[in-house]
Amino acid sequence: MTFTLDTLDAIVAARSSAQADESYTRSLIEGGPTRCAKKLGEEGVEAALACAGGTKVELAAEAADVLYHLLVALRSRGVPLSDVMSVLEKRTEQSGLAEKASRKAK
Ligand SMILES: N=c1c2ncn([C@@H]3O[C@H](COP(=O)(O)OP(=O)(O)OP(=O)(O)O)[C@@H](O)[C@H]3O)c2ncn1[C@@H]1O[C@H](COP(=O)(O)O)[C@@H](O)[C@H]1O
Repeated sequence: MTFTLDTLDAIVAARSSAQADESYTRSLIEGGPTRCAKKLGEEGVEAALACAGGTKVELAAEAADVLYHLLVALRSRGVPLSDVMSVLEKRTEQSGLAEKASRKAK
């Protein structure tokens, strides 16, 4: 079976209702959106540093941390992954450059 973001999101959903002392995911969710946001920010910075100067292996590992912590952060605020995918799908209707230009014109 292919491992996808949906697969990881299902794991995060299941672990969100585990015991906090048995699950890192649950301990983050119990800490609330602020705790989740702090971890997401830390991992984002670590991924950016790996992109700028780390090895490809380090970048892949840091990117994995970002995706996991992003899914936990979304869950902490009750935002489904499908909402994020809908936003991305809508954006395929035009190029990123065209979207940027339309905002500057406003
Ligand atoms: N994919 C992940 C995943 N990616 C990263 N991490 C954790 O995210 C943390 C980030 O790294 P840090 O160096 O910041 O860790 P840290 O300093 O120990 O973290 P803090 O004490 O600051 O929270 C590490 O503890 C990683 O283990 C993850 N933890 C869990 N998962 C998935 O979630 C599943 C359920 O995990 P539990 O909820 O723990 O059962 C696992 O089987 C995995 O599939």
